[in-house]
Amino acid sequence: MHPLSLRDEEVQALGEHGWFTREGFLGESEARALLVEARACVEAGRLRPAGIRRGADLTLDRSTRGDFITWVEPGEADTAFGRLRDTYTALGEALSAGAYLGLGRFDLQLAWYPGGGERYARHADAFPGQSNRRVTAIYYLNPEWTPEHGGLLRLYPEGGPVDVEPRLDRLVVFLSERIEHEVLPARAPRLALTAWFYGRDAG
Ligand SMILES: O=C(O)CCC(=O)C(=O)O
Ligand SMILES: [Fe+2]
Repeated sequence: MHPLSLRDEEVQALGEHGWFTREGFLGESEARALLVEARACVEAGRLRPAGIRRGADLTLDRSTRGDFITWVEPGEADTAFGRLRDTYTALGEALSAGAYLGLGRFDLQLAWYPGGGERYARHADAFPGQSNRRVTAIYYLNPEWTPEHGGLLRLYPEGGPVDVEPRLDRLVVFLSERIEHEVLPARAPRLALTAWFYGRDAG
């Protein structure tokens, strides 16, 4: 696994604004290898409609959240998914060392929006005070993205909304408790691999 270091401006942006993006995170050929594996999962029917958690209940409300997901488990070392797990492990370590975030394990999810206008309404990935998700890292796999395809990630930091185009090989990292966000309607297939890092004390 190659070491991963955060740039000063990334650490600074995370502290000050709660988010940063990095272009060319893995490079084109690794991004395309991930895209092949992600598409194969979709075509094999591995993905399921995503639900929304309300208290203890998981409900399906497709107008609020229209993506399809699967969890990517450890143990696929010689695959692009396995290499991405290693890279996210290194990212968690770099965030802990550079930004004092004290991160432990993470969950990894593949999400697919078919492209018929599905969205994910504004939400936070974690709620302040609970020891749960601390950092969200999303890696996009959409090689021919254009503005007509929609599916922008809209972040709501203090100071007003920011849109992130879900382009191939782009990483976005934000603080799960602090940054609300939404996915605007996707008008073309949209793929992303998201890691949620838990605090070290989360078990
Ligand atoms: O794919 C994205 O850009 C964000 C998805 C999201 O907010 C989530 O799965 O919690
Ligand atoms: Fe989210």
